[in-house]
Amino acid sequence: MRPAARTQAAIELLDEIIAAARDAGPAADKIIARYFKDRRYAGSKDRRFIRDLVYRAIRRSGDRPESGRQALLGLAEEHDDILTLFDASPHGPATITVGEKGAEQSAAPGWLAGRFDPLVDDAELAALLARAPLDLRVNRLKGGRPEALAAFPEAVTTSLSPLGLRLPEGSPIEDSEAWRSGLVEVQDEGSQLLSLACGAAPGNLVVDLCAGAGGKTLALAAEMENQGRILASDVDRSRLSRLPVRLERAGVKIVEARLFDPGREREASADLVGQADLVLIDAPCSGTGTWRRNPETRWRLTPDRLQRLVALQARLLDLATDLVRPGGYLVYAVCSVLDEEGRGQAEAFSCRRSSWVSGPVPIAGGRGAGPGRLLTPGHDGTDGFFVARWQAPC
Ligand SMILES: C[S@@+](CC[C@H](N)C(=O)[O-])C[C@H]1O[C@@H](n2cnc3c(N)ncnc32)[C@H](O)[C@@H]1O
Repeated sequence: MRPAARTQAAIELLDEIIAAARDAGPAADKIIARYFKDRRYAGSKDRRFIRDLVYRAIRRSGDRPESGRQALLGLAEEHDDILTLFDASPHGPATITVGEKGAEQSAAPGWLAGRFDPLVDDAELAALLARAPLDLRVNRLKGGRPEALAAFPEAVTTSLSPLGLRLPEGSPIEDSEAWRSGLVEVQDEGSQLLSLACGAAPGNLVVDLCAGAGGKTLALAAEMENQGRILASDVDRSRLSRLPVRLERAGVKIVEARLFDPGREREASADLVGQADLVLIDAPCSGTGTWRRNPETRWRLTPDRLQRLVALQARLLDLATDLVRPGGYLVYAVCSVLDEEGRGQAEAFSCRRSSWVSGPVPIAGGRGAGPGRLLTPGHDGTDGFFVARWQAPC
């Protein structure tokens, strides 16, 4: 493909990604994969070039642009080599008309101004939009870091998680014997730290309330040395259905999956009231801490959606207090760097439940943020996470 045709392809893809963000459609990586599946004529260099252009344009615009052309034009205004490709050549984009303007450059949507945790400054916002590395967690049930390092000689060990390896973005992990045998799982170093901060021990009864496809569940089971019981619940059938195959690969035998009806979680967990040594709420959230992996999610979030998420998080916190045994622990986490989902949510909980003692979060990294800790890409090299831990009154 000629460079101008690649630019037009990037514009078309951006149009689809913008529409999907507005209408709750598929994620950008899925749209890109489908686009190339339907266009076999695009070679690997074309794909790399187009993909890179698309993601540069996405990262550059905090607010959702009106069109793919506007998004790319914004990038072109800063890069003459892209500007010259708006040349109206066959399959290329039309020339720029007088007064036509590119999208504004910004890190975050304008409406989020003032809503970040106070620790998130401009440097952190920039770090949230840098490219993320690929992190692996070594599964203690299958081996140690030395065996995993032997399988991935190009990897380096992570500095905060004792179980982590770091590889360049896009390394093909799922082709490796180490992944197929369950020795390693793909998991950001921040998620690894969060699982370790739960302090789960062999023999515990643990409720992983928002288990999804089980990323933290697997890490908790390894910490528990496959002894005890984990109840992994979620309201999303398709996410939860991905759990059994992951459990099998990781050699985990102590997990029971339970699908909740949204709004009827209390009935579905009645047998666990006052029983759990630990309840982990890896709560649904804005995902602002993972922008470096999914930068287009900035275009999906709305004030309404955020408000609903904050209310759901508070409801899940209150539900979880019923399940924890006297003296047991409640851990609340979000992959968000917004005050109202992290520090603010935890402070509100501490006020509502003053007999619950907020304790230090045993985590090798992050900075104190109210009753919890905040991990951020600039300070810690991880995705952004807030985590807090309370002990139930005896
Ligand atoms: C951040 S994700 C969890 C990720 C997962 N723990 C992991 O490590 O891969 C949040 C999850 O909360 C689930 N969720 C949303 N509402 C819920 C509810 N009312 N009860 C339980 N889970 C819920 C979502 O379906 C989603 O899977």
